[in-house]
Amino acid sequence: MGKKRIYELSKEMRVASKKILDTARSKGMDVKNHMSTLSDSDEKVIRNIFGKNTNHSKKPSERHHNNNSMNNNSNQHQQSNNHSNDHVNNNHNNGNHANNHVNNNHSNNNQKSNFNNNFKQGKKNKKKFNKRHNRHNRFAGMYTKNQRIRQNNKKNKAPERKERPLPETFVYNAGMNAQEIGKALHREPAEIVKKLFMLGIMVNQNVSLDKDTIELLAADYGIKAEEKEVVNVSDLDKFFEEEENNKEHQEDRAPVVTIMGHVDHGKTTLLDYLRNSHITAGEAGGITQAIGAYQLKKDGKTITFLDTPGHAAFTAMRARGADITDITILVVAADDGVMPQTIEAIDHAKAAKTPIIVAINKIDKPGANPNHVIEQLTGHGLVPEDWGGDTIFVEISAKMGTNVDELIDMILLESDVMELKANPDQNAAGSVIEARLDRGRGPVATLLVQQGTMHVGDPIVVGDTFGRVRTMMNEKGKNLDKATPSTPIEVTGLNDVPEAGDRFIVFDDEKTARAAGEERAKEAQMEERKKNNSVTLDNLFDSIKEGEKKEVDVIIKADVQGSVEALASSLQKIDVEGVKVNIVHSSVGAINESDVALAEASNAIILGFNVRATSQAREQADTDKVDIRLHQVIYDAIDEVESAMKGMLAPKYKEVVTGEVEVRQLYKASKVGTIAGGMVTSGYVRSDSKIRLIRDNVVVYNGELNSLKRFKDDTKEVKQGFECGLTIENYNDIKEGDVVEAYKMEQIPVK
Ligand SMILES: Nc1nc2c(ncn2[C@@H]2O[C@H](COP(=O)(O)OP(=O)(O)OP(=O)(O)O)[C@@H](O)[C@H]2O)c(=O)[nH]1
Repeated sequence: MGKKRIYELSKEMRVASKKILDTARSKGMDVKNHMSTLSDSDEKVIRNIFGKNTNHSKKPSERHHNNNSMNNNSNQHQQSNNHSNDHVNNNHNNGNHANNHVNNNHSNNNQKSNFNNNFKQGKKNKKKFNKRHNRHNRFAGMYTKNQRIRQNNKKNKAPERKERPLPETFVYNAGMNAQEIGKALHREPAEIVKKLFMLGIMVNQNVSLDKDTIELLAADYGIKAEEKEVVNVSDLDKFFEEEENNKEHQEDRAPVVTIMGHVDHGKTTLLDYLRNSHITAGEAGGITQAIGAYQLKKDGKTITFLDTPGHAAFTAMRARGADITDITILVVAADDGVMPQTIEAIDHAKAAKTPIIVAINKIDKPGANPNHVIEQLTGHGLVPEDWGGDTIFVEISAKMGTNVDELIDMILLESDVMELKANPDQNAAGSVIEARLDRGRGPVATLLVQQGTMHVGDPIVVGDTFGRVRTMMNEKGKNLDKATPSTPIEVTGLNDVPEAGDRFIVFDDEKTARAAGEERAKEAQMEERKKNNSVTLDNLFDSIKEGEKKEVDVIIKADVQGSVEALASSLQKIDVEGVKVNIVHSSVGAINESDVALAEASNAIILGFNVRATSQAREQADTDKVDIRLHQVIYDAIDEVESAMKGMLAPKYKEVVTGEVEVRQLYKASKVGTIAGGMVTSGYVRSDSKIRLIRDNVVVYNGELNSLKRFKDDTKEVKQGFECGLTIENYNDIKEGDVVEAYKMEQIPVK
């Protein structure tokens, strides 16, 4: 008899493990927990104490019968009789099935009731006592007669192998096969297969099993089954959302503020003033790093400013899923008023649904007219409280610092109202503000922690890259060992350079982070290949049909304000099956990168009226698959959108000449008409080519080929330098010296 573990003894003796454990300890035995083994002598001591010392030296099979006999001695006797009866029946009555059947039934009934009695009475005992024996008894109820006999024979012959106990809970993955399950349950795969067979499931060891089957199997073993949670580690958004939606331990966090506005209205001046005027004592003198973000403190409260990213960058980040800005400061120069980029900024902020605080700047200038700015902005939905609205306006001079403190107060006020909170007690999650490759330090990324606390050494996945945070510093170049929500930090330790707007998340272990990062890189590559799911006028109807779109988002750019308004109002009148046009942004001027970025972020179509797209915008639209439509007639533009909404947009084609054939000889055939023999002098001609017949530079016929041959055989294509024979569909009047120009119709890719 090998050494017994405490919990085995506990099961056998029906005494709590803890009791045994305590007793064992009190007797000075060297035991740690219920898994600890007892020496034979210790076991004896324990058995004596708990008064059951009879069983331990017997063989399992004997114990099994003995156990039964404790419940019912005569049953045990009866049972062995039945066993021998079975043998007899099995061995000598083979030729007489009916008889056998009767006999079987008889003894079976007998035996069944005995077994059932035993089973019921001894059930508790047995279950706790030893699963192996339990199994044999359970066979009695489950197996057919013959199977049972075989089983019993086997039992008699083969000495039992020592089996490790079943786990209390079987944690499984759907799709495991018998072999894997066997391993997990410490059982032979053959046993699993057999058990499944008994449950009516015929499989070999390598067949994947579904959840239900596995659970059934576990239930049959009498153990709990728990499906292992399969986590798609590469689904960063899911992790991010989980982390972000974690509402436990919410603590106040600093607002994240972006400054936007027209060129030269003073964004940089304001940022610089803020940065320089609010350096706290002790930090002064530190070299300020250009890390794309910084924090300032006032009255114990912190604000995080993102370096003004430009509207396109702001929206590009949003397009990548990073809504990191809480509040937008709209800077408008009091001497210049609302300008195109002011409106653009308003639209970008509105699309991002961030509250806007207006900073009317340069009030120190002689030509400053803040009231005029207010009036103009009112036309764009930004109405100050004095005028009945709810937008905060602050008149400042970024250059002089006038009212900048008041602006800060307003930001803090607004953020108080917003009740910005995050949970610092979790793995960090956030977004990339900017990233670059540093010659000495490798990939360097400025991250904004949005949830949790980041630590040096944390395994991290950032966009499609991963790594371990090697160094972490703030904008003052100070090394940090942890960073809480709303803190911008510069980190190193990534294996590659992520993109601005990418999300990051800290994982518990580096292995998972690596797996997630690598998986994401792979997915990103595949995504890049099939990236073609943005809304275009051509797929608009499909999206509407599939119920994806209830609004068609449009950006309008036109040469004059009058056209912008005319187009906008006409488009807004279109209503196709309850789907309406939503103007995301409209302004005068060429289509620029910012428009494309906004279109991408809002999944909008850009309509240009009498304007062009800048070459950068065209390139970006190509990459981002943004649909730009240019028109010279307003009616065409409206018609096109309406047709697209109705799903009537006919694809556009253009002709592409593929080659020319010079006709050198003619044959007349009564059945096929005129056969032209000639030479392909350029490009190629195909049997399905469309053709123009050209005589003395004049097109005499436009149609299709009827046949194309090389020597006597039909061919699909003949290339330059080869001779061919051809006939033209419905046309026989071909002359020597004619040129057959072959062309194809190519669908114009959407621009
Ligand atoms: N008088 C006066 N000049 C200002 C003020 N704010 C900014 N300026 C000046 O306006 C000019 C443009 O300011 P910037 O801060 O560079 O403007 P910006 O909006 O950052 O411009 P871009 O970076 O080109 O988009 C500079 O010459 C500033 O000195 C102000 O409050 N008063």
